[in-house]
Amino acid sequence: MQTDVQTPAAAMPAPKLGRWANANELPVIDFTPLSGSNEEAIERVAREVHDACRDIGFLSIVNHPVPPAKIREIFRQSQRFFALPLEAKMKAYMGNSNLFRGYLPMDEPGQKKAYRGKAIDGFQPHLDPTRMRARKPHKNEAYQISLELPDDDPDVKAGKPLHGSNLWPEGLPGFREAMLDYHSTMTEFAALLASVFARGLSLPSDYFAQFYKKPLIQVRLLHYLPQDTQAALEGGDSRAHQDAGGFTMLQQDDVGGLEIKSKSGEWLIVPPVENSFVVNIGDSMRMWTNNRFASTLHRVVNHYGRERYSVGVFANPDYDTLIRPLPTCVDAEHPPTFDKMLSGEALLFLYSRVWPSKGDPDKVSEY
Ligand SMILES: O=C(O)CCC(=O)C(=O)O
Ligand SMILES: [Fe+2]
Repeated sequence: MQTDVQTPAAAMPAPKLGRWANANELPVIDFTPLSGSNEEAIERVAREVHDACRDIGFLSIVNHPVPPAKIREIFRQSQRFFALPLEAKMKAYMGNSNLFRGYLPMDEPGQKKAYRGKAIDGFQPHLDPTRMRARKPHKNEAYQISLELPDDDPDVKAGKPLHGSNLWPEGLPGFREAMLDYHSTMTEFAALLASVFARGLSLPSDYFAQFYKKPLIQVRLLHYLPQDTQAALEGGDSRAHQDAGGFTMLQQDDVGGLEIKSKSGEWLIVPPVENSFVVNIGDSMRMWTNNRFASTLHRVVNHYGRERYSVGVFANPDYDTLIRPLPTCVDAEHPPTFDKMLSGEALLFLYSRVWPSKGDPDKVSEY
């Protein structure tokens, strides 16, 4: 999700409405074999996931290990949070800290930017000024947490960017516990998915564990008001983006509205399936796989006349993860497409350009 307003690019074609994806356009993958010991069946799942990540960058997962009760509970907590008066939500305003956590109101102008971090060419290509459109009113609000760390954590003490504690709202008993519980459940699910990616990429199944020891995984609650078709289309389209980190695990409610850009250039609406997770690849994982996996452009268009809630979990690796093309993704036909990129710095580069923070607006870090 982006909140920035940049110079509009000249003469962009008018956005087009999406159409519902057919069953064969968005793979639905059954994770049942992963709770058993049939190696062949597990390998088959890993292969299906690999092919979906390569061909589309999006897939749906059914029969995963996250209990439906936890999914119901996170939606319940999300509704409680967004129902608070604006003033109460603003107490946890993201711009009150420099950790990119907390509340983002609707139509956040996001003026206070402190450009930090560092990324390499090709990371987050939709941020390129020549491709940006003016941001239109988007009528969504968000609240996010990341890894909760105490003040005496060594990285927090050392002032390491993005490390610290979350901004919690007041007057919502049980909210903090439920958010942290979902964060930890999803951290486990992320580890399972990472092992499936590793297998599919012909790496040892625990390959990614070394990069997910203190991962900056985010849980983001999102709330979208319905808009009339034209406003919803323009607002959603102006925020089309590719996710930045490793991979995303999304719950959307039954309203619909998530749309992905197909290779043929059409916008496909991802059908909501109760309890399934929509999983998609972020730019860091695309680069890690030397561009084998796709980080697909997506947007949300809510013109369905109902409020929409979704919960995204962004599985970012440890800050210090040095992303280099994976050995199994490089060969004579696929030479390395880049040298290296530090995960935490790259995320900081993005966040500090699209989200508000308390930092000095002119500060540019030197790494
Ligand atoms: O709300 C959704 O379905 C998608 C949100 C999203 O793409 C994001 O926050 O990165
Ligand atoms: Fe996204």
